[in-house]
Amino acid sequence: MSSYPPTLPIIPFTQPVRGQAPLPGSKSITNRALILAALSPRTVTLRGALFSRDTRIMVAALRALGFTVATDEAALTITIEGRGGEIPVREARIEVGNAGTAARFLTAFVCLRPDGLYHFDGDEAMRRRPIGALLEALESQGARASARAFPFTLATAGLPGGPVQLDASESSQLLSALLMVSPHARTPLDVQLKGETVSRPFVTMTERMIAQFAAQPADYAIEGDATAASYFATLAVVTEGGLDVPGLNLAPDALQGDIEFFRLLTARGLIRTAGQHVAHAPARSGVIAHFNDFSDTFLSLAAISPLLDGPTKIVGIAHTRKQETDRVAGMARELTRLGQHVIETEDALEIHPRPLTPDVEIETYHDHRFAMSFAILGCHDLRGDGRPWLTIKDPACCTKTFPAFFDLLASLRSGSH
Ligand SMILES: O=C(O)C1=C[C@@H](OP(=O)(O)O)[C@@H](O)[C@H](O)C1
Ligand SMILES: C=C(OP(=O)(O)O)C(=O)O
Repeated sequence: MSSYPPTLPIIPFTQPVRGQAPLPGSKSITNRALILAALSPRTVTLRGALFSRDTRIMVAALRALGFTVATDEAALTITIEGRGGEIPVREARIEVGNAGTAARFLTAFVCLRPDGLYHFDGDEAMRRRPIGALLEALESQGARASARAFPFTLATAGLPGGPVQLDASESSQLLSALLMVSPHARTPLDVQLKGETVSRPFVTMTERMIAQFAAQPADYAIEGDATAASYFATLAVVTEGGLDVPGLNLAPDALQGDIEFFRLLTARGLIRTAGQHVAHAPARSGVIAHFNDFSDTFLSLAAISPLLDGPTKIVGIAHTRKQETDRVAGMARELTRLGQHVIETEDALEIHPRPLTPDVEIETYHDHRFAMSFAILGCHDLRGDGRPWLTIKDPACCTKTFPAFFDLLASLRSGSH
């Protein structure tokens, strides 16, 4: 969609979905690869990269820091001249928007410069997201931050390395940020964790990508985005169809922990997969599951829970209250407006299906995942006549990670009818 309307009524599918939904590149892998390529001693070309608001923010920040970055959106490539741990520009303004990866990874990254001065800011929502624990860890290494939240100015002093304490109980990205710069500190960092780290598979992704980049590749291929893929799994369930999802990597060695969503829905009998084909399966019972390891996908399930038989219970999601928005509260509010009975606790949501209330405008709270997950619910033909019954406010927020989402949904709909 080249220009997005302020609100978008979702036209239901009157036929089961079929066709192809090619995935955009993974946001998490693209933004890690950009940092790791910048740290590499050579030039690296990323292939199958994501072009979205979050990755453009990362590219713009690296350019502001003096890196040469060439993008080719048609070819989905980004070429970056690595500087082996050097940060070329001494003073820069870094705008992180609402990209958690850019915010955390860049904050640690600039600290490699022994004499830098970097002015960070982000969207209104970013000013409430956790960064203080990372700044504390970096200060223990000699950096000085003007505040414990965005906006702040960071005076950097290089990283001596050695023991550093970190609390990653609000976001694993704080830990990933330190791990990626660690090999470039004067001695490696020895991160001592305080509290329980959330979203652990993202830390494993970081460790595996650091190992991959240690081999100094000239080319690096980015997997399709597994979180984005979750919307096509739920679309198959909602429309009782099946589709090909090129770019989906369900192999056990996939880098993205969010493929666990596919294992969960398969185990509960809601979908079946064969290679990159995803189809609905006959079961319709509600799902009870712990989502801490793959919490970006909890919204995909919660949004379609009104169509399942029996309650859905999603546990382990307290940390998502500090993401793009308070996702637990926002989900509870929108599902309640749709007529559902929702029990919200600090760490969990329990949704008891009730008849859906039509003609609701879904509030998306500047959160791409609200827009995309509720759009899939709207694909359900509630009245049986193909007329829209659910409207998404601010559909443009999907550009954070998946600019083509609504176009792809429209082409799947026309291709299925
Ligand atoms: O490291 C990453 O790429 C991410 C880690 C997770 O965040 P938290 O660690 O903040 O939960 C996840 O929700 C986010 O979309 C991407
Ligand atoms: C939590 C998310 O993003 P971020 O990278 O900004 O943390 C997300 O994409 O769901």
